[in-house]
Amino acid sequence: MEGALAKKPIGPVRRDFTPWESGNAKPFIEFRNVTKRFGDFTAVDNLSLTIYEREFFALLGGSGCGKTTMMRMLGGFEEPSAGEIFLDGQNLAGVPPYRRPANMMFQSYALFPHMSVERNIAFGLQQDKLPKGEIEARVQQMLKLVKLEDFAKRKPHQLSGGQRQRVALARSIAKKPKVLLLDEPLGALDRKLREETQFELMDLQTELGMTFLIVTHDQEEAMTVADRIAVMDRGRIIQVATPAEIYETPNSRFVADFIGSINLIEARVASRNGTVTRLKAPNLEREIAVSQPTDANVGDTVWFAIRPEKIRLGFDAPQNGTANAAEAEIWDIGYLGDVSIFHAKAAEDLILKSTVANITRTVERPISWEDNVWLSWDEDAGVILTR
Ligand SMILES: Nc1ncnc2c1ncn2[C@@H]1O[C@H](COP(=O)(O)OP(=O)(O)OP(=O)(O)O)[C@@H](O)[C@H]1O
Repeated sequence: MEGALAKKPIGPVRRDFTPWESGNAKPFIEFRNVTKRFGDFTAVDNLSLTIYEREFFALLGGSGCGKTTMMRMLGGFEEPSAGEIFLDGQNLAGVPPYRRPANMMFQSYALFPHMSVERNIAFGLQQDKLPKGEIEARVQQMLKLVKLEDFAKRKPHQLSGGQRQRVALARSIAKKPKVLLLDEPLGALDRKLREETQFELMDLQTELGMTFLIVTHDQEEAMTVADRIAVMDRGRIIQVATPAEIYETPNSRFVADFIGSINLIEARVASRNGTVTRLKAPNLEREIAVSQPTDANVGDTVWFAIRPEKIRLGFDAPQNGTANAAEAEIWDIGYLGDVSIFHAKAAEDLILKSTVANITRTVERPISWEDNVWLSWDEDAGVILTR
């Protein structure tokens, strides 16, 4: 096992990691038409999903969308009402949690308060009756992995929240399960520690070569740690894709709106010619040109979605050649330090958000309230959504 823990160059390894694109990669975890009902309430609705070995996969969605239920079914704490779940080729139906090659780290950590850090980590290994020497070696290895060697003798109440979280993590990977299930694992940490720990989790996952499934309602967290994200809504998966695909090419208004900030403009298809689709928004003077073919027909209602950082803002009319531009009046400004968010009124009932990076400390003539400005964006800056 020592070999598997050797430090690998993380970046390049992950960049090449795209088994979902390969037609012949073997699925590792598979949900096949899984439904879960509680009484007459459907928490998970006929859902199918494939996760690959060594993948860091995130289930992302608002409260009550069914993500924890998905994870609990995989862990064996709930049985599906219909459908099947496979793990490493094995149908999990009827297999109790302790016999599944998956371990769950719970939101509350559930550490034993009266036991020291090292005994907490050793607990599951003792239950499995591993030889004493092996348990000791494994505990030392885990303490080192989560950087808690100096805290081995402490009790949980003598630790910070972040340290407790690392003990729980060490305990859940000590048995070297094939899959680690993480239910909002960083929920109790403050923002800064949370961000640091996200990177630690990623390093750990690469080092261990395990498959991680994380449940979170925090989109930034999912974007940071995951190879792929499933965005869920009311028991269904709306989109499964890499963080960049989810962000740049959301498949619906729901996903576009759920991840990050977005401008959504309702429009009709005015013309299409294979490579460029032109849209007419009722309250915008100029048509919007989008370098994206669409299934929608001329006259259909669609939505043009564009991220605020892709809309340029300036006093001068854009140079010839910029297809998309609109005059607007500054309505509101939010100064966040690193960026400023401008709300610009481009038409009656149409306020567009534009995020501008504050790359210098002082600006000769800052854009201010009620200023008349030009908004502009490239043809490939936004996407057309049909649902
Ligand atoms: N044991 C249960 N009995 C009845 N309803 C349940 C049970 N467990 C979950 N539910 C319901 O199923 C739905 C999905 O629950 P789930 O815990 O999967 O949501 P979630 O997406 O993880 O939300 P959160 O982020 O709030 O934890 C919720 O409406 C919840 O009330």
